[in-house]
Amino acid sequence: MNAIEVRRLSRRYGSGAQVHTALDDIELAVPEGQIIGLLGANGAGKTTLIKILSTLLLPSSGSASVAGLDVVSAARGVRRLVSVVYGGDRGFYGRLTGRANLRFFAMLQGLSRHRLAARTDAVLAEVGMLEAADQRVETYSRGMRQRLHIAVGMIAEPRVLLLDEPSIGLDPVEAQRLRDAIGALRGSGVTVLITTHQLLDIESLADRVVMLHRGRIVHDLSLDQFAGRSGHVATVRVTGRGRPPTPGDQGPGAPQVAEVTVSGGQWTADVTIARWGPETFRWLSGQLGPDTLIDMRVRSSRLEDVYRQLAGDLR
Ligand SMILES: Nc1ncnc2c1ncn2[C@@H]1O[C@H](COP(=O)(O)OP(=O)(O)OP(=O)(O)O)[C@@H](O)[C@H]1O
Repeated sequence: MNAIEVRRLSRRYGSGAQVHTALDDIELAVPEGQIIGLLGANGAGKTTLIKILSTLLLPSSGSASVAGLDVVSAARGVRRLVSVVYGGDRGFYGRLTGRANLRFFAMLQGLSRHRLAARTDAVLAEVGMLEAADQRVETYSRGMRQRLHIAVGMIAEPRVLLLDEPSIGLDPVEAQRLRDAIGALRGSGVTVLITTHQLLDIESLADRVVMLHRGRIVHDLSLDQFAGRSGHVATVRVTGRGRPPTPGDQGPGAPQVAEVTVSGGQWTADVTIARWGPETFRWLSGQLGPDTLIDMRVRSSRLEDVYRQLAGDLR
């Protein structure tokens, strides 16, 4: 049985001439234990899907189920299986400790004292918050609060964890700690659906990438397939003086000048490399003008390139 199953699901807002289709006939099956990254521009329908899966919003048509339970006819059962964590800080009592907040929200979820006692330290440790658990939440950084939110989401051992932009507003160090905390859940078998605009979240966490565009699923790929979509293995950023290369210029072995910017008497060209070979190096140093080169830096193809490319194709 799939952890999440969505069949011909649509959701419309408004009525009459004002109707807006936020989700349009989507199909999705997520096996147990998978971490799925949901990508898409603002307004693509990601939050709407999360709200339907967590029973906060009714579908307009079609169906969705969690571990075989329908989100409409078995909403109470679904609520016991699903936890949602939103990004951005809200909802904790600053003067209480992290542990006390966790206990409070766990009891609201109906956890027994016995189960709470058994779970608290384990879940705090899982998100890297055990040491800070007895400090007041008002002393926490945003990232620590966010990890405490994950602990609240996990304490009742949900089958499905829905994360809506969990790393929003976090600095890179905090965002990495949060990713570590989410990555640590992999062993628990929980199925995770994560919406994010941070491709690093996807790169380090997701098994599979689903891309929404105007309420429709336009790509559904494994992480490897997604990464492979760029069609190149690296980008070389070349800086030089003199005559800049022309976008579209191509060399043997298919290095290609993708973007060129000129400023202050210097130019910078991003050259995509489909595959490395001796001819690539010769072309890079020869064609671009060896006397005028100032700098050359290689970076591996990253998911942002792929996302920009796929999103660009949709415009
Ligand atoms: N309550 C509502 N009433 C009317 N329209 C809504 C409502 N909620 C969402 N929408 C519209 O539905 C579309 C999808 O919104 P949704 O919040 O699901 O997108 P999203 O992909 O989560 O975007 P973001 O990345 O900005 O969070 C948007 O065009 C939005 O304006």
